[in-house]
Amino acid sequence: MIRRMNARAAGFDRQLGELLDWSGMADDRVEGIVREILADVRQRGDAAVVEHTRRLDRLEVTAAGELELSAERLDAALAAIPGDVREALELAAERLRAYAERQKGESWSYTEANGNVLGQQVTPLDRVGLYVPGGKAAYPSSVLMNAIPAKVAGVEQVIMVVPTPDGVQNDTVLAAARIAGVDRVFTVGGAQAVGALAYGTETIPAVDKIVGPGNIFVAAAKREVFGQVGIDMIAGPSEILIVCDGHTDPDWIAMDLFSQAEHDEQAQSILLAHDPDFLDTVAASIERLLPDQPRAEIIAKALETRGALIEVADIDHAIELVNRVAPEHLELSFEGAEARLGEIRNAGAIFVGRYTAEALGDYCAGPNHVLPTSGTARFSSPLGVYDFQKRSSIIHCSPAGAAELGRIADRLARAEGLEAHAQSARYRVEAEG
Ligand SMILES: NC(=O)c1ccc[n+]([C@@H]2O[C@H](COP(=O)([O-])OP(=O)(O)OC[C@H]3O[C@@H](n4cnc5c(N)ncnc54)[C@H](O)[C@@H]3O)[C@@H](O)[C@H]2O)c1
Ligand SMILES: N[C@H](CO)Cc1c[nH]c[nH+]1
Ligand SMILES: [Zn+2]
Repeated sequence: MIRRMNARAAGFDRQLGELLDWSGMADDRVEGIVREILADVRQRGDAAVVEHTRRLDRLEVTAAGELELSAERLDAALAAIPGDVREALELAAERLRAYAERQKGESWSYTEANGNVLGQQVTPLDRVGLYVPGGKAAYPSSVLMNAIPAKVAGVEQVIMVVPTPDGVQNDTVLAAARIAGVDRVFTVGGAQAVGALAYGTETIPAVDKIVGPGNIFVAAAKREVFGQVGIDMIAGPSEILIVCDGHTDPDWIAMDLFSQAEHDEQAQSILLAHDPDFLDTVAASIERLLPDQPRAEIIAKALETRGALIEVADIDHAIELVNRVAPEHLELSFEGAEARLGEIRNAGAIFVGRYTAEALGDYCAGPNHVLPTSGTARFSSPLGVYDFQKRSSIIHCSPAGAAELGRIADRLARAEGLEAHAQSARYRVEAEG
């Protein structure tokens, strides 16, 4: 049921284009719904948030204050989850923090001979909104992945929103929020949550940037409020692309393909290998292992609609395709993979060697699992501490340095016909004599 393709066959480029095409972006209907909710939240604040939450998540609240969870509630969640899960969350958080610490950008400056000081000052964002999906599944790991880099960057207030349909709260998500140091949590989701974070209401504070994945309503709302606030990215369905030399256990490869396919019917799992017999063996592993998977239906649908086992000429050919696809996750499951790393230009995260299962990166390796999807790894990067920091330029002129720059600026300003600029610069030149 997973399609077979040959990258040397006529028409492959067109087939590949069709395979990669993802047109799941919000349509006019979704955009209309989202715009109405956002406008309502902007105009009526808390009242609108409460109304939409009652309507869409069937939550029995009468005032926005009831949407906030107390610190005691987060502590109780942490105490309620099984000890081994708590330990795993804490270990993962520690590893994410250690990695994030290395990403931290620092301020810098240098002094010129004329005494001018030039530099860049790095500051954390003041307040960030973290969207945690809660409609169909809960992702405590995503809470850690989004909140930890924000805290490492020095963001003072991380405000988390999470829908709790029918009032059902997920203790593991709340425990992860507690471990990651989230400051405030509101049980609100969808476009109304994004609107509240973007515009602010009487109860929910406006933030500087909204991060975190969500469904089509959340993605459309984030796109709509961009400009009013920053956003991280618009994430599409999960993707994995594996390059294998035919010597990795085919069951391992099949399960790695499943690991992303189980996220979503729209997820994309692709294997590239030069040996057609190996592709047959992996296809057989897929057939055998799939029925026992709890999410078999989702996996089957994803593999059928967007999955592929592709025969390539050799590793060089595979690497050329990798750079065209620009996958979210790339597994290099072949001998000598490390030596080829420099040739990979486009990929969100690269998992090197047969033992490096992508799933390890989803939970605990250290790097972030929020990654560019749908080919956007050509121009964007994993979520990181840098997404929660901004830079200000520093220019501090000495009298002599101002005179030197003033002469250059005077000429350029007059060439642009901007006399006030020119005069402003000349004042400093004249003051120096
Ligand atoms: N890329 C990643 O790292 C990553 C991680 C976790 C989850 N995800 C993705 O996030 C998504 C989560 O989606 P979800 O639905 O489970 O949760 P969600 O929290 O994103 O969406 C639930 C909210 O959608 C709104 N909504 C639902 N139907 C609506 C309607 N008809 N009109 C207006 N609003 C409506 C409601 O307000 C509800 O609170 C999935 O697609 C999942 O694959 C991605
Ligand atoms: N693979 C997902 C991002 O593409 C992240 C995730 C969360 N939980 C498991 N996996
Ligand atoms: Zn995953």
